[in-house]
Amino acid sequence: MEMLAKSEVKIVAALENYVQSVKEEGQEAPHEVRRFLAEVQGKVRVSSQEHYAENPINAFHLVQRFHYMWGRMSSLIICSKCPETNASRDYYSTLEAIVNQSQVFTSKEDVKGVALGLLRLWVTYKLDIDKLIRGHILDTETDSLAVSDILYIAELLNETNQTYDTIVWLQALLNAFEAGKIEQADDIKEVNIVLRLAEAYSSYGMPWESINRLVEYQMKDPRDEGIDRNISYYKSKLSSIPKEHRSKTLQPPALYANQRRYHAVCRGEGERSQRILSSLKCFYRKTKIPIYRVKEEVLNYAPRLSLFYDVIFDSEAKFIKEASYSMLQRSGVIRTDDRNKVSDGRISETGWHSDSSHPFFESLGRRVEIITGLSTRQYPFESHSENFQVVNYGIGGMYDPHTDLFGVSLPDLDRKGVNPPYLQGSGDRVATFLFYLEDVKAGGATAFVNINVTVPVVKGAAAFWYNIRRNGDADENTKHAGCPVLLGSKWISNKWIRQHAQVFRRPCGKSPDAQDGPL
Ligand SMILES: O=C(O)CCC(=O)C(=O)O
Ligand SMILES: [Fe+2]
Repeated sequence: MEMLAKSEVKIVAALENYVQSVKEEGQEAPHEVRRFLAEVQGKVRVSSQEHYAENPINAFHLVQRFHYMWGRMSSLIICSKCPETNASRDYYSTLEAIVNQSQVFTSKEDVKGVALGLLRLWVTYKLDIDKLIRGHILDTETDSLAVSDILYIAELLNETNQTYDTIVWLQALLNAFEAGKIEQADDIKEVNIVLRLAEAYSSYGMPWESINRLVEYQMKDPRDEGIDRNISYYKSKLSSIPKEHRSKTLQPPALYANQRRYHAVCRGEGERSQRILSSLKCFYRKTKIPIYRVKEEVLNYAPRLSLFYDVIFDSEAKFIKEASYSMLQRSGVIRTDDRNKVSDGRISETGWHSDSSHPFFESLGRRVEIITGLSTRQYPFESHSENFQVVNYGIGGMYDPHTDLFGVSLPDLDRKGVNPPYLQGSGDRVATFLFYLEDVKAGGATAFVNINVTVPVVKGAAAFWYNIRRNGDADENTKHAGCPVLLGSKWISNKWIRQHAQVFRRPCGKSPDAQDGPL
């Protein structure tokens, strides 16, 4: 069943309230608004604020639909200036206020954002383009992309000079179009696609392929006279290319090695030596409480990286999500020159909870202490850990490779006001404890890119690692990423543990390479 996006839910609810209040005053809202509400009636409303689109195509369509809806709303507002309307000015100014208050403006940038998300998923997970455009993603099926969606994506690629990818998308569209495997649109004919493809081949430096495509099309539809003109145009382009330079073939763009590796680790294809793999273990780890042991799977030894299973109940994960919905905001990344900046390298929403905000968070902080043997106590100054961070990633949401350390002197950070008072003097983020609150259907792993380790998203489990080596150096091998979510919605919560208070709990090692063993 079709669903309404969270922002749609907000605006529809606001409009319904308004129509109701107008009715109570014995008046009627304008026809356009009533028709609009009738259209969305009967669609499922999601009650939560969660990113809930099921898959990238669904996400794309939702954002587009909302963008369209916003367009209609704004035209209603503009109509307050239309003399022929019989609704009162008052009505429209209220409508304008509703729209402004609900902050539901969905811009062209948002549409572009979901298209880029779809492309990110295509590249990272090497999705089969023919299946993708027809709505087959892994073993799931959804609507196919509309012809206009694919042309939009191809244009986006073209604008950013990604000509190889433009050709791949247009060719896939043409194939699906010819095979009748995609719903055809009245206003887009096969010839439009062929002409765009010819243009893309020519900018790639292969005008002979432009000619081939046009000739193929001409054989099917010899009546189209414009095609001849286009063929002559590309022939003249071809004549300017010396014969010895006509052997070019389509080559996927070479990715930087680190990007290739990031993608491979996200797909779970990071390679590790047998020596390392055979040293890994699962066991019950002793904790500070003699009768409580925790299931630990060591995923890597240097740096020590573990996954602890069954460390948070489903009901607790639900509690965290519910406590966070209303505070979720687009995540930032800390920059020393600026406080907290939204970045294209981190696409998710975040909320924060101090341990003292609720007895549950207090007890969860204690749980992290019991399992890790480190202190997470929070004080007005020099706290041992940060507030719990809760993050929700929607489809395509991700966090590019980074280390959790600040990488600058902390007094600098304090001076710039990035470190809140309760953390000043606390030291850097010696360790990260990261709970997975939900399973993800596909994608979304935490990828340790330098050591080729893929930490799967396992509901109820938590990943744990030290960001600083036992000799005090930053450990670059803890560089990690939140891989793009392919299907589902990813929820995590993490506790960053600060360095200074752990001086006796995790003392310096005897050698710079001293490893972290079991407690
Ligand atoms: O989403 C993930 O798996 C990793 C999150 C992360 O690295 C962070 O929040 O610092
Ligand atoms: Fe991180």
